Order: sequence, then C-alpha cells, then structure tokens
Amino acid sequence: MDIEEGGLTVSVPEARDGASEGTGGGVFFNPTQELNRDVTVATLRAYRDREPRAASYLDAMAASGIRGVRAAAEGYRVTCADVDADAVDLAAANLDANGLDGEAVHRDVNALLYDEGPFDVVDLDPYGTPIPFADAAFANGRNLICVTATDTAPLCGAHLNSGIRKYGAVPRNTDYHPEMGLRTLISALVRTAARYDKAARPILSHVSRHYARTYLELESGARAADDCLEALGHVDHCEDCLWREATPGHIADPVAACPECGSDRVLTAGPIWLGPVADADFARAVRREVTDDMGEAKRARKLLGTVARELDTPTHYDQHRLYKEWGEPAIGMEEFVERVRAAGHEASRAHYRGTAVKSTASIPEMREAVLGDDAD
Ligand SMILES: C[S@@+](CC[C@H](N)C(=O)[O-])C[C@H]1O[C@@H](n2cnc3c(N)ncnc32)[C@H](O)[C@@H]1O
Repeated sequence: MDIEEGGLTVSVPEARDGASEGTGGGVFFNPTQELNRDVTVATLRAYRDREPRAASYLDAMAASGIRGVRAAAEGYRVTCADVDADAVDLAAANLDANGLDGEAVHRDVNALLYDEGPFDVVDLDPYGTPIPFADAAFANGRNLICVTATDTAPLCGAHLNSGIRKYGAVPRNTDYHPEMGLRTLISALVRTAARYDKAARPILSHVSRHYARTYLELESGARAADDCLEALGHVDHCEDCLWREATPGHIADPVAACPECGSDRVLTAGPIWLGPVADADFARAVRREVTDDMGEAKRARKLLGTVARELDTPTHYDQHRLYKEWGEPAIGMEEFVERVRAAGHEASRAHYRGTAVKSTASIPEMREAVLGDDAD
C-alpha cells in the first residue's frame, strides 16, 4: 500500500509493530515510528547548520527505505542497506518513485561500513538492540550517529542479565526507567566510540513509546574520547525512600546504607552516562525545522520543546510516586514545578511522561516546597 509521510509517497507493506517486531515474513514497516522519523528529518535539517560538510547518510537498516527516502529528499547522498533482498528492492523502488538519487544495497551493514565507509551520518534502526552494529558504525562514521534501541526492558534493568550482557553495564529497575535506559544506552555507545579514539556526545535524545533514540556527534582524538568518558559514572538509589545520588568516575564505591533513611536496600547502577542527553540550543534548532507536512509535527514540537527545557540531572522523579510516598493527593504538574522553583530550586518537567519531573532539590526539599506547612 502507498502511504504519505513528510510530503512523500512511499510504498510499504502492512504494518508490523510492538511484540511482532522482527518476526513474521515480509518487509518491516511500523507507522507508529513516524514521530521518530519526523524528528530524524528535522535533525538532519538542523545538523546542516552545525556541520555543513555532512553529506552522506547511511540508512543502515532500511526496510522499506522510508528513512533513506526522506533523507534523500533533504539533499543527503543516501545509501539504503538491508540484508533482506525484498527490502532492498522496495527501498530502491521508493527512491525511484520519488525521483530521488540514492542507492539501495543488499549488504550486511557491518561489512558495508568497513568496505564502503566512512559515511558522514549513520542511522541505526534495528530490531531490539543496536549494539551488534555499534562498533562498525563508530569506527566508520564521521559526524553523526543516530541510534534507535527498542529493547527497553534490558536497558532499564527490568531484564537485568540481558542488560548486563548487551550493554556492559549494570542498569537498575527504578521509577525513572526511561532515563535509566537512555543513559545505559548512551554509556555503551560512548564506550564503543572511545575504542576508536572518538568522543561521541549526545546532542539530542528522547525516549518515546517503546524505544530510546539518541543522536551522537563524533569528535576524533584520544583526548576528546578521554574527556567524554569523564561523563560516565554511577547512580546509587534507595528502593525505600527513593533517595538517589550520581557519582562520576569509573569505579563505584559501595554504599552500605541509604544516607537519608538508613535502608540497606540501595541499588547501584552503572556505568551510565551522567552528562547532558541533549544540547538545548540544538534541540531548539531541531524544533524550528519541524514543518507542517510532517504527520507528527504537533507531537514533535511538544517533545522537542520539553527536551530543550529539561534539566540535565541524570534521574527524574515520578510526581505521582512522590505523592504516594507522602500520602497526599497530587497537584498539577505545572504548579508542582512552580512551587519547587519558588522555593529556590531548579526544576523542570521531563519529556519521558506527563508525570516526570526533574529537580536539583532532594525529595525532602521538594516535599517541603510543595506541601509547605503540611509537610510535617
Ligand atoms: C526495524 S527494521 C528498520 C525499519 C526502518 N528503518 C524504518 O524506519 O521503517 C530493521 C531492518 O534491519 C534489517 N537488518 C537486520 N540485520 C541487518 C544487518 N546486519 N544489516 C543490514 N540490515 C539488517 C532487517 O532486515 C529489517 O529490514
């Protein structure tokens, strides 16, 4: 069937989504990833101003080629790759039908990257984890590596052993699992890039629906890679009172008891990325590049606006969880954020979900700020 996306007409198979990902026959297509693709196109537009030399774009797991087609329409020199011959034919036909230059190749992307790289922009959009493709991408990418990961359960620590195996880190199942997952993913990607003496810094990231997406800008050089690794560290988290503390460094000192409530139920996660997951100015620039021909323009603008305003603390709180702990009915999110700010702390909403909030205040400080005299 033909669908319209971003002002282009693309032929795609029937939709496959969620649990059926990676299974079944036929070329893959997921219409609910339109937000991801709209943000990608806006990012490719904004990235031009940041790095005008970025010209080649590898749609590394092309399927129908819809990403590659949209990137080609933006003027990028596109290669669509897939191991599925039917996907390659469809991607080639879609480029052709839209009168766009670009090639579609029947190759394993790891081999392609080493044989034909470097590519200026590499876009990894696999089923599940991107890790099997990360070495080739960082070794043979020049400017920007775009990565989707849909294996959120391993990433956030819900499937702990799988997360440890895939990501070489210990993620922990907390009430800020979108952030835990994103920072576990970025940690693994940054450490992969460092193997090739490259710094990989996230300039935009979001966690939407069942996936994490991050855009990492590369800088070559051992010193740059060393500096980047400085932003890795650990988070200690109390399962009882929700206290948490981030500590930079490669080695975590064990925390025997929570300094807030004395509980011995303290989890340590790491190494995770403790630096910013987005560059606020770049997120604003990407937002300006969202256009009305995008089917998810409204959601993309909202998402990017929140990302641009979000504090870059490495954990977020769930406002409803806090109120549950406090035994009080929750107030509106805007009012909550305002009250915490009025008490002299930094606070923002977080894009992960409607009840996600970030603050430099501790939980007792937030409680005091929002409940005031009722806090005792
Ligand atoms: C999730 S789909 C890609 C979706 C597509 N990017 C989109 O936006 O609609 C993953 C694709 O990766 C392809 N793939 C899996 N392993 C690959 C490999 N080693 N090299 C290239 N493509 C691969 C699969 O055949 C499948 O078409």
